[in-house]
Amino acid sequence: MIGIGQESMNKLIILDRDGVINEDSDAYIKTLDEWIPLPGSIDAIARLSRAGYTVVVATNQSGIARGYFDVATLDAMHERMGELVRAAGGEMGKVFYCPHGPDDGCDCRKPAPGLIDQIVTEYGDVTGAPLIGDSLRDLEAGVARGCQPVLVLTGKGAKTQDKGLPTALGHVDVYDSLADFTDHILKD
Ligand SMILES: O=P(O)(O)OC[C@@H](O)[C@H]1O[C@@H](OP(=O)(O)O)[C@@H](O)[C@@H](O)[C@@H]1O
Ligand SMILES: [Mg+2]
Ligand SMILES: [Zn+2]
Repeated sequence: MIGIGQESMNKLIILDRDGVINEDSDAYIKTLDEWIPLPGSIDAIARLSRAGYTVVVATNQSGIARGYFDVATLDAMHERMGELVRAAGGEMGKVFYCPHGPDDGCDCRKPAPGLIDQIVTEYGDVTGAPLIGDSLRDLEAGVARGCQPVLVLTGKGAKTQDKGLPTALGHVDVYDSLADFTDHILKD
């Protein structure tokens, strides 16, 4: 049982995007049509928000720096995500993204915690808030700021699990999917 919301008074949940909310691809998610929600993810976000959680996103989007797509396309994906969550009866918090490439030396590309710092500035304390990701770098960014790391096995998650998680992360709860995580959290 995760003590979600007990530590962070903000009842905040931080989601990685690709491989957690929507399908991921080694060729990047470059167009609106390639942005395909994973089964149950939109409904899970809507259920969490109806239960009083603020659900925000922290995502690396190096495809911008690499020239694979532009900010307008990325914004269209996030507009679509918000529309779908609203249609499912919920609300989506803000999407925080790193548009930089691996060699840009920014502070916001996960595993750097800069996106989490932006979330703190906008939403307040993130201590104990679950950070749900499919890659080690997602979990590392969250742990660096006191979040509760949660691995889902969608996207790159199964590969991440197979590689093994560093003990420095502490305890990491593992769920098959965001929908599975949500079932557990809202049932307990
Ligand atoms: O999982 P989030 O953070 O939401 O987004 C990941 C994407 O930005 C892309 O990140 C890339 O990593 P590099 O940025 O090339 O290291 C690759 O892993 C792609 O497969 C993936 O689609
Ligand atoms: Mg991901
Ligand atoms: Zn960045």
